[in-house]
Amino acid sequence: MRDAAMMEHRIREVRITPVAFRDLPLLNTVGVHEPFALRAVIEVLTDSGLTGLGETYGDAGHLDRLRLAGAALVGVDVWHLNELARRVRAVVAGDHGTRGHGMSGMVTGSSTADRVLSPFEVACLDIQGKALGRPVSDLLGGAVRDRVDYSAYLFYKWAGHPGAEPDHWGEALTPDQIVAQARRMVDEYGFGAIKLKGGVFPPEEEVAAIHALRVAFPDHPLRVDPNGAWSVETAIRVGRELDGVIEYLEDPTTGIEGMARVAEAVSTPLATNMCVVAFDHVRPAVARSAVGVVLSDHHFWGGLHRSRTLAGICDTFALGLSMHSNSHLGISLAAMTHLAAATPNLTYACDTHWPWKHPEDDVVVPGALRFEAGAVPVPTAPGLGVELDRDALARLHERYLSCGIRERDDTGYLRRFEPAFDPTAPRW
Ligand SMILES: O=C([O-])[C@@H](O)[C@@H](O)[C@H](O)[C@@H](O)C(=O)[O-]
Ligand SMILES: [Mg+2]
Repeated sequence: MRDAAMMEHRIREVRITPVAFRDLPLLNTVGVHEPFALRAVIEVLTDSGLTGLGETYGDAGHLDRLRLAGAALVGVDVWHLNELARRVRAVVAGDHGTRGHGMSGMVTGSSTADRVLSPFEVACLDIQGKALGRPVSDLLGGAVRDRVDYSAYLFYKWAGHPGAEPDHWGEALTPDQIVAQARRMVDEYGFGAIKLKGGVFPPEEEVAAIHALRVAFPDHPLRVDPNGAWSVETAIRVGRELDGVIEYLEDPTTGIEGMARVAEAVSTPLATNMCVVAFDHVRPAVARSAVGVVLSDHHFWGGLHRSRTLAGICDTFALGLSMHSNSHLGISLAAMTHLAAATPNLTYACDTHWPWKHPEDDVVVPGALRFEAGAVPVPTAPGLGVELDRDALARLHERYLSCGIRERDDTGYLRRFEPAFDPTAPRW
């Protein structure tokens, strides 16, 4: 072990495998989820025989950038994360990356270089941990908690994808159906906080759903996130109605200036994963007191170390810290869990899309990650603590090849059934 820890571990090869996994018709303000979600699985192999894993978006534009960056990383010692970042930045310099960022028009301002860097940094940390025989959380300063709380992430949804049988979650279009969805998610996973993805129906209907959740779950902290679908005036009106009912109001409107005007008028903290998504955004947001909580996400903040830098900035400016999620697989859940465990000021339950994923669809060997009482116990095995299931990887790659989806397009998918659908914000 001592030898492995002392050695250089130079990158010999980078493998990037796009995969597709089953997804449900979850509604959001720009459309509806397609039958398959895309991810890319990153394997970094060293000349010393170690392999590290990373996971990121699988959209075509992003895959092109990952491939360019991956080729440029051969020869880098996995301990030299600064050199890793320098090479990624050199490769994507000048690429503004608006195509293929995997977030369907909602988190468009994040840094292209940080999105590309993230899975390689995670894979190098996985290798570092394996070389040292220590979990990734130890490389981030050590776990301050041995389990990481996640929140129930509710979505309005159709009964099933059009033309298919209803899925196992069924329809959720009314307050009662949303409460039933929450009940089932809380019963099955034990979540202690609840988030409703809004921006789908007129705000009055979504407020009614929040009030119904409040009655059904009097002690669960609640959040609602319309992804910027409301005008400043609507956001102020709705925000005032929800003052005292929710723990934070996520992206009620778009832009730092709009959020600042809402923040002045409501007492509930405003949270964001839309107007502060890169380091450049922090200063203006703080100057305008636009947000009270930042949702970090290592997939677009540049990996685990840079997410901890963000955590330090939030601490300095007395901003709350939570965690954002897109549809993801087990490698990402492991990375999110190590990061959250080693981030003392991440005090809110983290978002995760995990319950929406088909239980058989993953690329990691089952068993290393589980939900207990709404939390994931932090893996203690070396590195991320998850192992690649090669058969599953091959299966989900085959599905990527056959599914025909190459870019996430929630709007285009919804327009197939509602041609007049217009996602332009503000919708209300
Ligand atoms: O998956 C979705 O539909 C979400 O709306 C996602 O795309 C958002 O990025 C995210 O969950 C959020 O908190 O804004
Ligand atoms: Mg959000």
